[in-house]
Amino acid sequence: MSSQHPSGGYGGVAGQGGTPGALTRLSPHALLTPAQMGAADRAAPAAGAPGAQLMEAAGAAVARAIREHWPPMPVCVLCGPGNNGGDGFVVARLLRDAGWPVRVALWGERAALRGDAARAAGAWTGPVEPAAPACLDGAGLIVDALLGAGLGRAPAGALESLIQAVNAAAAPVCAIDVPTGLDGGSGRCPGAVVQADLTVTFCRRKPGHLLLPGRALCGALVCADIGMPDAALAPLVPEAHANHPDLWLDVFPWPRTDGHKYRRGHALVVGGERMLGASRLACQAAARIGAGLVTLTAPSSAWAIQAGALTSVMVEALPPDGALDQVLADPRRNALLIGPGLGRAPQGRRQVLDLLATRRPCVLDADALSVFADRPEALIDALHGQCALTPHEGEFARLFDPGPDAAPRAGDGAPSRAVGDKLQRARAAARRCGAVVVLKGADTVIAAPDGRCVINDNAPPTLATAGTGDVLAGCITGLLAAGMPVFQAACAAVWLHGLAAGRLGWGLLAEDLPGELPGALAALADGYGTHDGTHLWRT
Ligand SMILES: NC(=O)C1=CN([C@@H]2O[C@H](COP(=O)(O)OP(=O)(O)OC[C@H]3O[C@@H](n4cnc5c(N)ncnc54)[C@H](O)[C@@H]3O)[C@@H](O)[C@H]2O)[C@@H](O)CC1
Ligand SMILES: [K+]
Repeated sequence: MSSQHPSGGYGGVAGQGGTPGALTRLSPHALLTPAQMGAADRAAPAAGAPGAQLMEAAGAAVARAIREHWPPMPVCVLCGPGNNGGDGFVVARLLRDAGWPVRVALWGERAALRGDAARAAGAWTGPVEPAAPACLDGAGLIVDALLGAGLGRAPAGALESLIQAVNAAAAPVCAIDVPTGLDGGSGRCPGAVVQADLTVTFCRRKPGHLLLPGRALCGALVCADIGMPDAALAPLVPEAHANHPDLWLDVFPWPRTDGHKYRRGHALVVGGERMLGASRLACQAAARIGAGLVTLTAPSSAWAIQAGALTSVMVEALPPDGALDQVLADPRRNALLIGPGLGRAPQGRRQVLDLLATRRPCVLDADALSVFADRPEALIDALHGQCALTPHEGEFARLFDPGPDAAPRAGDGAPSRAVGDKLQRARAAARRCGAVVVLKGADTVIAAPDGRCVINDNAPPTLATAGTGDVLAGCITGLLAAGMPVFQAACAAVWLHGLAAGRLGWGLLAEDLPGELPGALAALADGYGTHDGTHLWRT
């Protein structure tokens, strides 16, 4: 942590700046890839949980979730050739035992079923039809047990037609593990894919349950404990974590009873000449979330407007050349933000580099990124480990996907184009630039240069409105000012931003969000995660 942070203010905080304890392998927020879950499956018998036992538990969890979601009705269970199909046979048996009318259809040859799936099919004593669209006639509910974690290629031929028939049917769909056709690792689908209303997965979620379009294809998501032994999970290094207070609450900068405003930090926001509201939104968010003081700089042409519109935020005019040396002279201004409302004026690039040269914690957003679109390496070379970049996909592409015509740079050592799914792209970008990358969207990914990756899933779609990104940038800056390490500050800000938006509901405007942060903070203090909130106000 930078020496310019208010220090020692958050007694009892462990692991500041390092990997927090909650990012452990057995955390319920860990996300495992399909390959890792397969490895756990293979290790489970030696650790005391035979495959048949896990499959029975998986089927029971799905049957329970179905009974909780829907009243008894005719069910068609579509089973595939692997263990996902095996889970389907268990579900069919348990629902029938509970009195539901159940029809089972198998995609593939019964004789080709192997191992636990063959055993589960053997325990189903009813008829098994060949899977075809006609099987869905009269179904009140469809259970998709066609393919799970084993998706190897895009569904084609009769399987593709079956998926299309499932999606065309009026009946709701419960998918086992993942909707068939979804790649659980990436959240992408190479071809036809089932649209589910409920997805029941096991043990740990996969990145594809949180990343789009996967998250939308799953419908409601349940992750069931099926008794996977810890010993089978312990060797796995999670691909990523789902954002949750457990990941960062231990370094959250709650105000101290003996604190004062300078101890809570001083955020400096560099504003531009136009889009004046953007920098004001960022300032208000920084102040609401925990900075003790916030100062906004404004070109002299905008000073009177900004000063007239802000009350607790201080506004300082910049000289005509936009030089920042005066406003940066006070080292107590310990967290910096540039980008919201910056515009594309030529001095913006200089201002960004001047902020970075201080080596203080710094957030770069919007135009602070776009002004480097023609020469991303000028920015990337200047970044340091106390920085967070908050690009949306367009800004990210301008910096990290310069396009097929971009010449490879000698001695770069890294690919010039970010490739792969959102997780891989954010992680590669963070590694390449040595800063935290917050790749925004409905499935925001927060990546650190050391490989830590978090996917956020609490952001409601109502956040897709002008100015909410400015608020987010301000939230991160405010938490940095108050002393939070940059990766955790980014995760916490994204989560609180989503929570505040969720609390506001329909019709939110960006300017509503700062005012909702106190409520979101109170909810956090009140026991989100594993804390009961009572011990958070420390002396
Ligand atoms: N991970 C766990 O903890 C547990 C997993 N179980 C289940 O086991 C499943 C994984 O089982 P499997 O590895 O057998 O995987 P699947 O059940 O997804 O089946 C894979 C089979 O489908 C074929 N296949 C893949 N893509 C295809 C395509 N596009 N077109 C045609 N065929 C295709 C493969 O060649 C393979 O034969 C999980 O999804 C889950 O439902 C449970 O039974 C028990 C516990
Ligand atoms: K499935």
